[in-house]
Amino acid sequence: MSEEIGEILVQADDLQHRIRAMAEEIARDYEGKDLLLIGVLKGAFLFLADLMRHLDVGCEVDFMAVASYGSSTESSGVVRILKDLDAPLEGRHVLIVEDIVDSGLTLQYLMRTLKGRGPASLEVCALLTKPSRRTVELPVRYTGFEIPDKFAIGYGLDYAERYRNLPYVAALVLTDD
Ligand SMILES: O=P(O)(O)OC[C@H]1O[C@H](OP(=O)(O)OP(=O)(O)O)[C@H](O)[C@@H]1O
Ligand code: HPA
Ligand SMILES: [Mg+2]
Repeated sequence: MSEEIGEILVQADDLQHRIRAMAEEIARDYEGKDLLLIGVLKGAFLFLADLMRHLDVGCEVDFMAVASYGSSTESSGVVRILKDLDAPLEGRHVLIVEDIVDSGLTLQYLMRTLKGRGPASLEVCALLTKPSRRTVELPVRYTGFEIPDKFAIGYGLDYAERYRNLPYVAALVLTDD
């Protein structure tokens, strides 16, 4: 099997433009609130960094690492926590920051787990959404771009841990040799 970078799904400029607009909307909504951003590693690290840079409102950040894809383009269906949060969520206004909502299984797991910890509010901000692949419907308050049913790489998203460093989002092309 050989792999290559296929068509660009979201250009680097468009990513930055949209992320700035998302940050402005979030800042308006959370004015005067105790906002805690939760970055979902590894995929969300670039998006979170760019989003936070433009967020003109007091906030804190924490991280969780979860994985369910491994070296496949399909979810294993089993979401594992690799790193948990450092601090409790009780009474905090929590915003989960994700790179992509695909099947929705990761987010379902995170929402269930974090809701149980008593946050004052719990919302989701996802850079990408792939609605055609959704198996569980969940409310995503802030969404960057809707993408087609293609495995996306770049800007934090990986295939077998590679391609996270691309400044744009592209489709992965796998070919049988
Ligand atoms: O909606 P889903 O089908 O659950 O897919 C979305 C999740 O899958 C990816 O994580 P992955 O398990 O690849 O871990 P990674 O972020 O470390 O790459 C991605 O970063 C999301 O967290
Ligand atoms: O399209 C995708 N690309 C990379 N990682 C992912 N995790 C869920 N969907 C994807
Ligand atoms: Mg991955």
